[in-house]
Amino acid sequence: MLEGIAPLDEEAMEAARALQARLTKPAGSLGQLEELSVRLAGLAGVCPPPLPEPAALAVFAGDHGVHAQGVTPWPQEVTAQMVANFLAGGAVVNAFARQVGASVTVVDVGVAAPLEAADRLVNARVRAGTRDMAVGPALTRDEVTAALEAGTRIAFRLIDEGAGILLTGDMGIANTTPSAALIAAFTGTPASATTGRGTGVDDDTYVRKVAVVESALRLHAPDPGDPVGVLAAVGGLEHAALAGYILGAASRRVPVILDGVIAVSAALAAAALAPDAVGAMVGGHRSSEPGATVALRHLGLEPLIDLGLRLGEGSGAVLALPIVAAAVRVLHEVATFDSAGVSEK
Ligand SMILES: Cc1cc2ncn([C@H]3O[C@H](COP(=O)(O)O)[C@@H](O)[C@H]3O)c2cc1C
Ligand SMILES: O=C(O)c1cccnc1
Repeated sequence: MLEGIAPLDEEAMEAARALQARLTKPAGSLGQLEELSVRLAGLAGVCPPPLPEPAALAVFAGDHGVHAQGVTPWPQEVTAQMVANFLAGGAVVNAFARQVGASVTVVDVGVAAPLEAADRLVNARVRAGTRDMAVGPALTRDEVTAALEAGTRIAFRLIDEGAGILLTGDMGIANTTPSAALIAAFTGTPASATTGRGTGVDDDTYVRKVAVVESALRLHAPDPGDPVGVLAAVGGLEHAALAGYILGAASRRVPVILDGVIAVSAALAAAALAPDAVGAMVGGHRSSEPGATVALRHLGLEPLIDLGLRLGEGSGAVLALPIVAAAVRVLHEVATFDSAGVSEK
């Protein structure tokens, strides 16, 4: 599964840096986009790298036993109801995806309620939701492996169908709680700094949520050197599948735009399994969930946009897509000082 996950190609990056320096603009004037274009050249092993199109987004859906601890005001059945909404094209991520021409595939990796079969719904259910991490491990190691493999399989399928870039999406009521636990476990940050208000919990629920994350970390003492063990103790099925999806993209050397706190917590697991996978990751946006910033910093990723979003579904990743495409298009289309006859300073 990890075949092909290797460092960025230095020669292609050097070529991209040299090309950036010859384009008709002051050096460095495209800020973060220049470094991004260099990284994408390194990932593709060629300068310029291919335009990142078409774009394919997968929404991984799963439920959470820790819902029983009262960490979110929303009933669990909203996960399945939102899956139906994604399939009908009525969710925010569908509107955003239409805006940029990205496809949306929905993957049931662990929804608790029954779902009706539908086009663009992939049934990869490992189990009907996780166990309650406040009481015991959320998953077995075998269940984590099955979800990782499901995520990788989806990435390979989308790439085989022609996708030039993948985007992460998630749906799972209560999933900001395991996200906070994963970020704390992988970065060694206290739960109070990685836990946020998710869908917008009130003060009492927030205090309880932090306590639930803290006590789960005490109970399991997850070892960040054992990423499968961390996912089993305090993760979710969509987190494991997202980690596998990211690794799948990295192994095919296709960029993957990360969405919010759920995606970046899964990205920490992917990076712990294969550190070079970070080369394929693009930080789409800075979620207002505090754990997202902790995770992005740990991964060394600077997010492209910061709009105060805290939705998930892949919404922030989709909004970042045109910026990623523009960064690459510059290398394809902008004239050089020589070719355009523009004087240098
Ligand atoms: C209607 C609705 C649509 C959503 N779309 C994404 N989420 C987001 O919110 C949930 C996580 O927040 P918490 O941990 O506080 O439950 C996830 O399902 C996430 O994808 C939604 C949540 C709701 C309610
Ligand atoms: O950062 C996210 O993606 C997020 C934040 C709150 C709720 N759901 C998702």
